[in-house]
Amino acid sequence: MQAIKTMELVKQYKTLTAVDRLYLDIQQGELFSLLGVNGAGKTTTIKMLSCLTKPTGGDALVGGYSITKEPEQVKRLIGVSPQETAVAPNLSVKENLELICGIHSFSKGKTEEKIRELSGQFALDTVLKRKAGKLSGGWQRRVSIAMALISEPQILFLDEPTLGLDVIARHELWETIRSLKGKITIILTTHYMEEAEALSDRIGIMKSGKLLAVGTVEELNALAGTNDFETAFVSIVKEDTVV
Ligand SMILES: Nc1ncnc2c1ncn2[C@@H]1O[C@H](COP(=O)(O)OP(=O)(O)OP(=O)(O)O)[C@@H](O)[C@H]1O
Repeated sequence: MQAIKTMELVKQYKTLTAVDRLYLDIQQGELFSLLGVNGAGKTTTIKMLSCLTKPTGGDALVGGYSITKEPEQVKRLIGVSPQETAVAPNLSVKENLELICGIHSFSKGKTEEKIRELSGQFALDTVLKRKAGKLSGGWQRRVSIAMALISEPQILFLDEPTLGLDVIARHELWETIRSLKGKITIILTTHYMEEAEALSDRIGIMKSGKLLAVGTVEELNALAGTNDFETAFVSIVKEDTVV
């Protein structure tokens, strides 16, 4: 079953077309990466799919609901860990998690249960009492993903989850993301080729708002006639082959 289907999705900012007639199909349970250089339109795509910004053309179905006509239903199905840090810096990690549970009107018991569950899943026990703003970028991101999962979304959006993290923190976060694979649909944006290669079931390569190619690493390598994904990415982006 399809988790996401976009139909000629467009976002125009005055004269700039940030997303240009995007057609995308993402299956339920898939980890799909949108890969592209800066300014390719990845964040804008995610913002439209998560109803944070309205498309200027086309539409998309998220969990079967239209982002233009049924945004409230869409918002109930999704979780978002945005590029800019989502944690409240002056609150402790536990307070951040409690805040989101409160937004969803969880009872005291359910809040405690949820925090226990997520602490186990994301190994947050040691940082629960610490101020979120004082944690490293990797830990803050881990907390942000845990917060996005509180509502038990069917679809999770991760916008540049490892941006600015050192290599160790990046690999640790990859493990966290891998542990979610298959359980929910994940749409991730990145400009790190190795990240897309390490995590994704399929990858969509974007440039200047357009989707140039979509497929598994093997399919994209075959398309570019190489065994090396970095070479394939560079070749597809340079040739501008829209498929
Ligand atoms: N609110 C806005 N107003 C005007 N232009 C915008 C706005 N948001 C994004 N853009 C432009 O749209 C284009 C796509 O931006 P977007 O952030 O979606 O790219 P991206 O692929 O996510 O890049 P990055 O990897 O740098 O985050 C860029 O040229 C950007 O400058």
